Amino acid sequence: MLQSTPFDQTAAYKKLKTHHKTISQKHLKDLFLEDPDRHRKFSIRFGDIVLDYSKNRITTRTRSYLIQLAEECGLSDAIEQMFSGEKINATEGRSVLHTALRNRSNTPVLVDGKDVMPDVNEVLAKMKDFSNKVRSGSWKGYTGKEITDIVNIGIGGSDLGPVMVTEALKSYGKKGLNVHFVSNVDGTHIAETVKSLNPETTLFMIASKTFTTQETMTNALTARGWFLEKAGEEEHVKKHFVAISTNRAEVEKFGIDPENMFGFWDWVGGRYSLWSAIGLSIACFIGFQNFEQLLAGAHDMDNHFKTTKLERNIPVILGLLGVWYNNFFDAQTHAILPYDQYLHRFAAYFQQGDMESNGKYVGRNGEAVNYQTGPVIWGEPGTNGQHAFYQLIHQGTKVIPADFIAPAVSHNPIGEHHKMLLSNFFAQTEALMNGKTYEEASEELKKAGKTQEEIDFLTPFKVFQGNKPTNSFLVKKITPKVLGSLLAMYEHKIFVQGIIWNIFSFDQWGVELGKQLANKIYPELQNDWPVSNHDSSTNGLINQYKRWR
Ligand SMILES: O=P(O)(O)OC[C@H]1O[C@@H](O)[C@@H](O)[C@@H](O)[C@@H]1O
Repeated sequence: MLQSTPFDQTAAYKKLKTHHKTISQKHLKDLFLEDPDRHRKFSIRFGDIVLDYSKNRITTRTRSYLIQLAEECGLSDAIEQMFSGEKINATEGRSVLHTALRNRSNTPVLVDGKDVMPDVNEVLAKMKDFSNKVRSGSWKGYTGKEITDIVNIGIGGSDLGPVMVTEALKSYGKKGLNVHFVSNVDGTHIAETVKSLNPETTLFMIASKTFTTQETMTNALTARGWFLEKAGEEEHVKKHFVAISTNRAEVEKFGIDPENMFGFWDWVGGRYSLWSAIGLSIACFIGFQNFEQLLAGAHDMDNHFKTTKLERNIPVILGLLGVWYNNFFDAQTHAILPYDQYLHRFAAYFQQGDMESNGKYVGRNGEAVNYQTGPVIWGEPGTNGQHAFYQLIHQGTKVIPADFIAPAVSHNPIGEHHKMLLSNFFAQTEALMNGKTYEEASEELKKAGKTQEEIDFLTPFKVFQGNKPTNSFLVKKITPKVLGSLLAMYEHKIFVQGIIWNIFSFDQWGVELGKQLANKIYPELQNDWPVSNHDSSTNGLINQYKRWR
């Protein structure tokens, strides 16, 4: 479990430190001139996905030191431990088995000596049956009408995955069946969502691993009230409310028929749960067969991660590149930039995936680490990002490693759109790598007819230093299977980094303090008396709120 040698005291770390001095002096452009074979050397094909990582500030030597680092940090054993159900989520005493949820081979996976696969398959069968009924119209609302709208009520891991996947696979969605997502405790979210809905044809999915999350329970109660206002009878609730949870007792307490409960288990982390019953809204929207394809794509990536040697292992390479920039180039962030409108929630999804997993300063030995851990993840789809924040990536002062993702084939091949989109995808990584020299910039100005004075003034602003690292993922098409593989790929990348940094990636204690304090403040907001028990800032803000409301 614990690393024998901390990450920053390994032999590989020391080598990388020295090596970094050489590499940081080199321009990516020169690395390409020195070795025209970089694309072949630094790309990996995985089914319908090609990863080209040649536009990174690395040589084959960097890669071999990074692989050595992974070996010294015990990565191969750690992978084995995760897949075999060891309780690697030590602070919660749990196994980490989202891989079992998509274990299409059905080989036994043991938790405390018990094979979890029969339970996994039982829930999948229930999801299949239910989604088929909803899609075929045989599941009827209380007035005998078909379901036209599904509202998933959940937050964090019980929301972000289904939102992202139903958006990403919208073109596979059933016509006439709409999915909506309510997460924020801000009443606006539920109010705006139900505004246009008819209770007779609306199905609520209350998705919460714990079934105690304040936001979700509050929204669920409001939804129930809205429904009963029209439906009247309590008994109608069972046709319009299902629960997805690990907590049967709380589900029953809420008044949802246990028949309508879809279970999962404590060994599924919230942010890794879209593969479980939490994916029910996905299965209903895109159909169970497509949901199975999503699982199959993830399973393929799991096998790749488990069995491929580190040097050709996509999540391992991605994880190590991230460590290279994070810990040697002092990069603070990592951008995810999909050139696909359907993937517009992809970066937001991995904000939780990555930042809740690796945003930790305490090492596995309980002591503060003295190096940087998880990066800030951010991003928006291209080309929108180009017209917003790429300025900073191209000419800012920060190192921003970025992942570019694009499909070769569009679901909407209209006119020249896709060729234009892809020309931007290819152009950006090329521009980020090569930049534009002073000479090139001034030559351009000259050609544009500028005077020498203008050229001298303007040229510095037109220079692009280049040397900006990127990964390119070119996929054939965003199908359920390809998406499943991409998601599992990033999940495992996060795992790799957690192992290197020697932190526990599968707990999330950092979300608790704010919740605790909100629970303390909530009763204080019940009356108009000024408060004085907090610091002056918090008191001041609460009291101003009380004056204004
Ligand atoms: O699914 P439930 O239990 O409602 O939790 C929803 C979310 O809550 C947050 O506080 C985090 O812990 C997330 O990891 C989790 O996904």
